[in-house]
Order: sequence, then structure tokens, then C-alpha cells
Amino acid sequence: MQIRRRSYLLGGLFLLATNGCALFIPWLLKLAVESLQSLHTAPHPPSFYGGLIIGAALLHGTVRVFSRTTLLHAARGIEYQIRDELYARLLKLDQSFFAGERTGDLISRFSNDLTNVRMLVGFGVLNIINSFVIYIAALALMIRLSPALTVFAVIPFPVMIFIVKRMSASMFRRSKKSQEELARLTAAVEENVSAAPLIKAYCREDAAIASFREASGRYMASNMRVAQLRGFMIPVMAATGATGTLIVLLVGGGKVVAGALTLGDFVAFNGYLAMLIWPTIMLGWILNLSQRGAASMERLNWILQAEPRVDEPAEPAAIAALQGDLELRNVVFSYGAETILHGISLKIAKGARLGIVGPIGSGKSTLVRLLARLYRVENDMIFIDGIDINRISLALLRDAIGFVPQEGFLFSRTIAENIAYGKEGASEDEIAEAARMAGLHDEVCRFPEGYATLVGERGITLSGGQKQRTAIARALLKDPAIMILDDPLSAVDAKTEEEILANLANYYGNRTVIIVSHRISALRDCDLIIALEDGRIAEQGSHAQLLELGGKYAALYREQQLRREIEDY
Ligand SMILES: Nc1ncnc2c1ncn2[C@@H]1O[C@H](COP(=O)(O)OP(=O)(O)OP(=O)(O)O)[C@@H](O)[C@H]1O
Repeated sequence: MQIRRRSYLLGGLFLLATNGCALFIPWLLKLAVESLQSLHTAPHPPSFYGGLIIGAALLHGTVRVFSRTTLLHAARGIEYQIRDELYARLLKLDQSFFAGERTGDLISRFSNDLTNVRMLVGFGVLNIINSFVIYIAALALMIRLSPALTVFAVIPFPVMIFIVKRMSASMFRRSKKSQEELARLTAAVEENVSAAPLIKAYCREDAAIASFREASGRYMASNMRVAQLRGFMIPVMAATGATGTLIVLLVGGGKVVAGALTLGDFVAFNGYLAMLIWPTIMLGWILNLSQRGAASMERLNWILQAEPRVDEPAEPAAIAALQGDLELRNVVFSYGAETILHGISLKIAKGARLGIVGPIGSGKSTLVRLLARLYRVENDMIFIDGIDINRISLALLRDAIGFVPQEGFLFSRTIAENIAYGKEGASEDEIAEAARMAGLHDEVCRFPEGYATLVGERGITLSGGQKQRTAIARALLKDPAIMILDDPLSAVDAKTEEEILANLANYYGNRTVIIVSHRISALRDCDLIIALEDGRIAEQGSHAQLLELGGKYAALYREQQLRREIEDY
């Protein structure tokens, strides 16, 4: 990450100038008091120093604005940069990463954690420099005015350092816990908003409110623990700082009365001591900011350093495009400890159609996800055009595949924009043609605003079947060499599914097509059908061959036929 060194350097210089002006003022006060004490012998009248004090104060205010804006802008710049890098990294990560994460937690890293880091690199840095400069300079000037009085003034400092040290570890733990609770709360909000219809349908509002209240209570309690500690720290710091002032007033006042210290020096000394009070109070705040910032940076680094399990090939095969010749050689796969696919081998020639059928959880979706390399595939298992899939650049591979998942995602945009997502700059005709092939066109035309109808949160809610067909149209528009349809019409009835698939058959041409479906009627025309069972190919062949085999496929077909006849009747 590029740190904005120039801005920080400039901001630092402005801060030095700001502090220079501030430190000059007590010294001018000293000279003003001395001039008041000896009106006739002093080189300048008190009004002269009064004018200088006003000038220094004005300059101080002006430079202060520059110092703050420069440093705070730099912090905004860093925040912007980290946000960009986070987003880019998220887009690089694959399904295995997202499967293990809660969306709300990721969102909270983008909002809350990023704000904490910005506060640290902005206000935090600003106050650290400020405190450092003030401490060094004010102490040096105090020593110059009266070394003995300075010793009395700094008596409370070891106490303060002790308090800070004792509390910092505890503050870090409490801050981190509070951030984690906020992430959980964000995740709960996100989940409950998405699941609102489900919660209502099952009359679980009370339970949802109770569990949310519990999460919210935990967040509040963790924040209270942070606030308690901070609330304790700030007054303790302020009190110890004020003790210094009290000691100085007692000892210094005595010195002035005894004639061991001039009134001007005493006034200036108090001015410098007063300048130490604010940075001392800020010490606790800076500490808290650093702890929060460090904890947040740790959470952000966790994303920034996450490596995709599906990575780009070190030496991609030098090919311009894929044709769609597929071969699986003994494909084995597991998400975790349990093996999901056990040695799947098959060949699908370019332009052929493969149908996949099988009971729930038999591994159908897993198999097609691997073909699009959505999960990590071992070497020498999947080949496209004779090239190991791991040697094909991800952009080329994904470009060649039109993947329609079981639950297609729709953006909160118009139907046209959702379909056109498959092809940048698609014309209206192309969009309508894709929708027509997906059996969606007529329904879209019936919407008052046609293709300009907004869907999702800001617009109408499409039915499950309409959503699925929008996703199909999007994939069709992409014009891929390999089309993968993972049970894309489960939300429409068998007859409509057949009609749409028959329509799509005109489009397939010499594309390689893989269709997963629970309904055998949807796969009848495939060149090859595999019946999966527990991650293994139980039966394979054409529809006719499988019927002839008289196995599970044939039994399932008869059952589905019978059910349909009953439904039709
Ligand atoms: N992301 C995942 N992480 C862990 N396990 C998973 C994941 N996705 C699927 N599984 C498990 O892998 C097995 C196969 O799932 P898969 O979705 O491939 O089956 P399927 O045949 O497509 O089922 P369905 O007909 O319900 O779509 C199941 O036991 C499932 O629980």
C-alpha cells in the first residue's frame, strides 16, 4: 500500500509550525508581564506584546487548519486505497472463502473497521505528533525557566505512565471484543432483513426480536466495558495532570514571593504546564484509538492477505479461445473432510449434450461447479480441449462458460440490465432475443415498463421461475462455448421446462451443454446422461440405453411419467 508520505511530511511540518506558534504565546506573556512590571525600562510597551500575541494566535489558527486538513485528507486517501484493495481482494477470492464467512461480518469490516483505521492514521497520527512535539518543547522551555519547578511539575508523570501501561492491554481486549460484537450484530441485521418474509411466514418475529436484542445487548455491554475503562482513564489522567498544576502553583507561588522566580517566568511556566494537560488527557484517547485501529487493521489484513484457493496458472496455456471438448479423469473432490465426488470419469465432445440426474446431495452441483473451477480442482483431473483446467487462465475459462446456477442472482437494476450483464454493450434486440429463447420475453412485455422494469429491492419481485429465466437469458447472451445449466428451471412446471429446453436446443448449435435436472423429461434429448449416486456414476448412457438397462434411471423415469399423467389428468 502506498503511504502518502508527502502529505504526512507536509502535515507534520504544518503541525510543527502550529505548535511553534502555540509555544510562542506563553513566552510573549512572560515578556508582556515583565514589560508591565518595568514600564519605563522595558524595550517594548505591553501593547506591543499584546499585538504579537494576537498575531501569533491568528497564525496558529490558520496553520492549524492546514495541518489538520493535510493530515486528515491523507487519512481519507489511505481509507480509500484500503477500501479499493479490500474490494479487489474480495473479488479475487473464491467460493470456499465466502462459504465460510457471514456477509454482515464482511460488511462490518468495510464500514466499522475501515473507519477505525482512518481515525488512527488521521486523528491518531495528528495527536501523536502533537503530543510528542508539545511534550518535548514545553518541557524544554519549562526546564529553561525553572529546572527545580519542572521536577515538581513532572512528579505525577510516572503515575500516569503506570496507569496507561496497566490499562492498555485491557483496552485492546475490550475494543477487539466490541468490534467482533458489532460484526455479529451487522451479520444478524443482514440475515434478518433477507429472511424477513420467512420470519413472518413462520411467525418467528418474537424469536427474531429476542435473538437480535441479545446480540444488541452483547454489543452494548462490550461497548460499556470499553466506555467504563475509558471513562475511568480520562478523569484519572486529567486529575494527575491537575495535581501537577496544583503543585506548581504552591511551590512556584512560594518562589515568586521569595523572589527566586520572576512573575513573568511563573506566568510562562504555567502557560506551558497548561499546554501539557490536553495531550495528557488525549493520551488515553490516543491509546484507545491505537488499540481499536490495530485490532481493525488485523481484521482487514485477514481479508487483504487471504489467498484464493482457485488461483491463476503460473504458466497459462497459450490459447486464444476454448472449443468445449471436455474430459474428466477420475475426479475426486471434498469440501472438507468428507469426500463428495469419488472418481468421476467421462468424455464430452465439443457440441455434445450431457445430462446429469441424481438424488438430492448426490454431487450434481459440485461436479458442474468444478467444471467452471469455482472450487479448487487437483491437477490432471479436468481437461478442456485436452488442456488441464488448471493451466487455463481464469478469464479465458470463465469467458468460455455460461454458468446458470440453481439460484441465479439478480441485481437491483432493470431486467434489461440484468440480462445484459452477460455481454457488455448488448443491444436491445440481442437482449430481447436472449429473453425470447429463455421463454421470458412475453412475460416481460406484459410488465408496464417492459425491459425497463426494475427488479429487486427497488422494483418488482420476480417469481422464482422468472428469476431463473432471466439468469438463463444472461448466460445465453454471453454466447459461451460451454453452457452449464444447474437445474435452472426447477421453479417452473415440467411442461414449461420442456418447452423452454426445446427452444434452447435451437440455440445450442455446436456448443457443449451440460444440464442438471431432477426431471428426466428435461434430459431426454441429451447425448449422454449420467445418474449420480453418492458422488459416483451409478448409470450412464443415452436415454434409450438407460431405459433399456432397467435400473434406477428407468424406475425414476417411470415414476415421474406416472406422476405427470396423474397431474395432467
Ligand atoms: N459449499 C459447500 N461446503 C460444504 N459442503 C457442501 C457445499 N456445497 C455442497 N456441499 C455438500 O456436498 C454434497 C453434494 O452437494 P451438491 O450440492 O453437489 O448436491 P446436488 O446433487 O447438487 O444436490 P441438489 O439436488 O439438492 O442440488 C452435499 O452433501 C452437500 O451438503
